[in-house]
Amino acid sequence: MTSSKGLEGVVATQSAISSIIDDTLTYVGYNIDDLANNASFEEVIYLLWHQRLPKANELAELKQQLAENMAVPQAVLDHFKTYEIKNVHPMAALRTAVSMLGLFDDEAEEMNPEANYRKAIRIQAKIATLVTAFGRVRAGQEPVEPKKDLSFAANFLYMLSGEVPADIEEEAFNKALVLHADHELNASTFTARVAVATLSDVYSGVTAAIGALKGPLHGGANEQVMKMLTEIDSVENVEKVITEKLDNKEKIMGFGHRVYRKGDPRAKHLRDMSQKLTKIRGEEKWYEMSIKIDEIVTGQKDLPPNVDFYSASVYHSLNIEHDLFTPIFAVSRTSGWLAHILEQYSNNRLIRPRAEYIGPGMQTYVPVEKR
Ligand SMILES: CC(=O)SCCNC(=O)CCNC(=O)[C@H](O)C(C)(C)COP(=O)(O)OP(=O)(O)OC[C@H]1O[C@@H](n2cnc3c(N)ncnc32)[C@H](O)[C@@H]1OP(=O)(O)O
Ligand SMILES: O=C([O-])CC(=O)C(=O)O
Repeated sequence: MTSSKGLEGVVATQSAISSIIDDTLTYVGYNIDDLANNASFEEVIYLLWHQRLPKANELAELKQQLAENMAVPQAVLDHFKTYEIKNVHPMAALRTAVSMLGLFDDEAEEMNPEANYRKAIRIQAKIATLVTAFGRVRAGQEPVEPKKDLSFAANFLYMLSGEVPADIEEEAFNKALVLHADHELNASTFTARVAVATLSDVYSGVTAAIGALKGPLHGGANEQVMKMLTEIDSVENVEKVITEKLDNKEKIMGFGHRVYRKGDPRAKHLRDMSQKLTKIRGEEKWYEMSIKIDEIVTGQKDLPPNVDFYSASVYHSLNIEHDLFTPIFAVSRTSGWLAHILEQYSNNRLIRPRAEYIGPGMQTYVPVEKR
């Protein structure tokens, strides 16, 4: 038996949800560029869950179902106030809160497709409320109730800040949600599929996936990008800092990808949004620094930016706190995780690969007093 480190190149399942072929990303056969330019996040949720775009009445129904399910049990909101340590990471809080939601769902253990679909709607709706409420509660503010007439993207920004966003802000955030929604068998989606392939419940799958997304080699990279930009602080400092990092063989967050070689097709949409939003804010430096870093890393290492790189300056320009960047990724990717969870259940087999053993050969047990 030989292993592939990090399972590189291993095809672990079949899926009809999204594909990456020759650096082109599609959701159910629709090019990501087409969706980023035209689709609402709600349409993408429907597309991922049903493998087709919704008709107008189906979209209206999904929007209504999401709006009706955004409220979160008070006990889950209250638990945000109980942490003893002050610097609880929002992804850790979210991981616990999603698990806790399952304790208030009468259907949590129901394993039929209809019940699982209903749970998918509840989780997708409530995860936006959880992230925004956590952001407010830790700042000593009350959560804001969603407005039923706003889109998912606008509602998120509204629930976070208490103000209905401008059209350009809603457009940028919707685009970010569309771009992050699914990505074939990335680490967190694989984690979700492994969890539910034991026939564990939907909440277990999403909770496990949040844990996997949290790390800086995956979704956690967007927060680290903003940390790097903040530390560099000016376009003049970029060359020195980045060259030093590369010379020291440090990883530059937001660059590189396991699957893409020529570049991540999602990055350009976020780059363009970063340019627009930083200009509107009068804070072009974040965009200009990002462009300069991109030139150096891509030029010197042939490592193009991934989806996490320009999303950092987009979210910063939307006045979002930096440690909420990864939870926002989770809000969007929940749609993909749920699509994969439903797909896994529909054609399930336990996921159980093998390990190539590299430890010592056969040994004889020695009693503790003789060791
Ligand atoms: C939504 C997402 O999850 S997108 C990815 C988000 N993560 C990041 O942006 C973190 C930074 N990037 C990385 O760590 C990697 O590129 C990953 C994790 C995305 C992909 O990792 P892998 O496919 O395992 O590549 P691996 O880490 O083995 O890197 C291969 C080589 O490229 C180098 N490399 C890869 N990414 C980077 C980077 N961001 N900066 C500098 N060098 C890099 C590695 O040091 C390694 O060099 P070596 O062969 O000389 O040792
Ligand atoms: O696919 C991956 O490995 C990581 C990624 O870009 C994503 O999850 O969006």
